[in-house]
Amino acid sequence: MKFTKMHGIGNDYVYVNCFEETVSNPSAVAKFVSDRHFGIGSDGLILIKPSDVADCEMDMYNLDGSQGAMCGNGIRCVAKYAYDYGIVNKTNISVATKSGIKYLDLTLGDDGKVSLVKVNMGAPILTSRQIPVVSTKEQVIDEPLNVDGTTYHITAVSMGNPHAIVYMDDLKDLDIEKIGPKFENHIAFPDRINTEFVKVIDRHTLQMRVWERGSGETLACGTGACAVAVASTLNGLVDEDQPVTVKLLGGDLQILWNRQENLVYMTGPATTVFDGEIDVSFLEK
Ligand SMILES: N[C@H](CCC[C@H](N)C(=O)O)C(=O)O
Repeated sequence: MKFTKMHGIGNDYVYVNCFEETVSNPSAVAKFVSDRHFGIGSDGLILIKPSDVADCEMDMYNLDGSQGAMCGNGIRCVAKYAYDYGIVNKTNISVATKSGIKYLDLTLGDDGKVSLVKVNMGAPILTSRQIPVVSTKEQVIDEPLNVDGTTYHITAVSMGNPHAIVYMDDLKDLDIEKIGPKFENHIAFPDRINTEFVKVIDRHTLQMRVWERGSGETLACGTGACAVAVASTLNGLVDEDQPVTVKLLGGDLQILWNRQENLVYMTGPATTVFDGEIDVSFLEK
């Protein structure tokens, strides 16, 4: 199987061009290629597929083989791959996902390849079916959640995939390896949850770490950064209708929630690391 290793500010995936390749058991392939010792090493697997409704389709799998509904860092890399490898020859493209069709604007670097991508991530979903939390423009009803004996106040926001946002005074001492799985597998989240731990730097800047459903701590989470910007607006912690810089371990993302449109825009880089080939025939169904 031919693949391309790419990342969005350190949130790295193995990408397969399914216009040319067939992957019969993506969940098993995701688990194998993601292993940083026995495989390639990544946060998961992303298949770039033909689509009848968009320029291509993104089919995303976490490191544990679970299928994700949307991936913000991943879709920027899908767009870069599609342009750089000739699947599209335009800089405004559409990508079908399990959370609907997304529209992207590509910026080219001096080498004529995609360097930066702006994604219309769609509208945030504020009524979580996992948690009876309804966030309205006037008020965010934080859900007190008992996790491992401690009560946390979370804000639930979905960007097509579920996120729980927790605000903290400092992230340095966060034992994310301990608390992350407790959130991920909490009884309140029947589909599990992505959890973002956020420190407010100022009214335009947030710092976050993330424990991703199905992948553990990643260096960045695009949908998570969007969910954090939305939650922080609703909680009155950042200025409304202003760009927010979300600082993640792997780099920064620019997020804008246009309240009139009720659309969230994410802008960030996409990077190709290397092309390769790996035998996965032993995993075929
Ligand atoms: N773990 C996520 C999918 C990947 C999201 C993240 N890598 C991003 O960039 O949005 C989930 O299961 O919902």
